[in-house]
Amino acid sequence: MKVAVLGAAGGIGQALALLLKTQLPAGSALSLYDIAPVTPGVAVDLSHIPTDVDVKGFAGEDSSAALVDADIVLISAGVARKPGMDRSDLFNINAGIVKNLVQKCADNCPKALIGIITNPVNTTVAIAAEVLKKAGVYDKNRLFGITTLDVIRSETFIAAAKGLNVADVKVNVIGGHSGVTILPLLSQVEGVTFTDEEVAALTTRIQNAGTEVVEAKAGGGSATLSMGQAACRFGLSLVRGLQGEANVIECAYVDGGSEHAEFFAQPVLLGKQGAEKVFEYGDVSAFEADARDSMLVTLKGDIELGINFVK
Ligand SMILES: NC(=O)C1=CN([C@@H]2O[C@H](COP(=O)(O)OP(=O)(O)OC[C@H]3O[C@@H](n4cnc5c(N)ncnc54)[C@H](O)[C@@H]3O)[C@@H](O)[C@H]2O)C=CC1
Ligand SMILES: O=C([O-])CC(=O)C(=O)O
Repeated sequence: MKVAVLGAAGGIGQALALLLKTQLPAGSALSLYDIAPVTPGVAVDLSHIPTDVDVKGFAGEDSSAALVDADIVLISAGVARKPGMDRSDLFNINAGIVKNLVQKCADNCPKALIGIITNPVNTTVAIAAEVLKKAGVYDKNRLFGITTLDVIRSETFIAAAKGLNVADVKVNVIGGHSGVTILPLLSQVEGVTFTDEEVAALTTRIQNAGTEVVEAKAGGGSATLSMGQAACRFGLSLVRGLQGEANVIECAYVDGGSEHAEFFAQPVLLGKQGAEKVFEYGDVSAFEADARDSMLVTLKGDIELGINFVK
């Protein structure tokens, strides 16, 4: 199994690379690429950790060498938010970065599963799909926007609010990955009930959790460590699916035939072909139905922006 991380010298990339070095199955290869010249050094540093995962690092303008024979590519290359910015403010820089890197994936590892972390995810995934379509290698089952951070935040905040063991809390988060497009389905969480006030407060906290970190870091960037953990969880789920494990299910932002939008985050069964099945997200409360319906203008606009950027 070969996993490539693009943006590997960054805050997310280094945390993710460390977690993968220690958690990928024995015999795996970890391929680190970043435009920053430090990247081969990050690989040397990690290579001293005694696990049976081979690490190589690549720097410079061309990511090709890092991508050959990759089974999975996780992309966190790009710029992060500072206080006062929305994720959409990152579009001008990150759109071009994702477009170029996904073109390299099309050229060097067209069958790889691609997970996009770079913001604005609602738009960068649409960009990735258009690039792959133009290259004639698009397979909707192999492209994912990684929304796992919204899931782990929801699990954490719900457990804390209700005094639950966090390992027992399971929650679907649907929609997209910014502001109102992040919708945790609190009504489906088993063994617990919420008042209307709790639903409103928890939903808002989960939707603004990225901003909570951006403000706390005071100009020093956005979530990197929790995102490294989230991307590792999702990446390892992709690995488990590729290896044929049954019942590997994660929420992800996919082109899964949603009635709501061309890309929509919902539960996905992961397998040997990537997304084997996209599940219905089930019954929702009146509050959630209203939140879902009113996010769609924003979400569809974000997607349109990505499609037009490539066309
Ligand atoms: N999907 C999600 O839930 C989350 C997404 N993010 C996003 O992830 C991205 C990365 O965040 P951080 O790691 O904190 O940023 P960072 O600034 O620490 O790292 C970004 C890395 O990308 C590299 N890079 C820039 N242009 C590149 C190119 N053309 N090719 C290869 N590498 C390039 C930089 O050299 C840097 O090492 C941001 O867009 C951020 O908004 C952040 C948190 C959560
Ligand atoms: O908020 C940001 O800019 C980074 C991000 O996507 C998150 O933490 O959810």
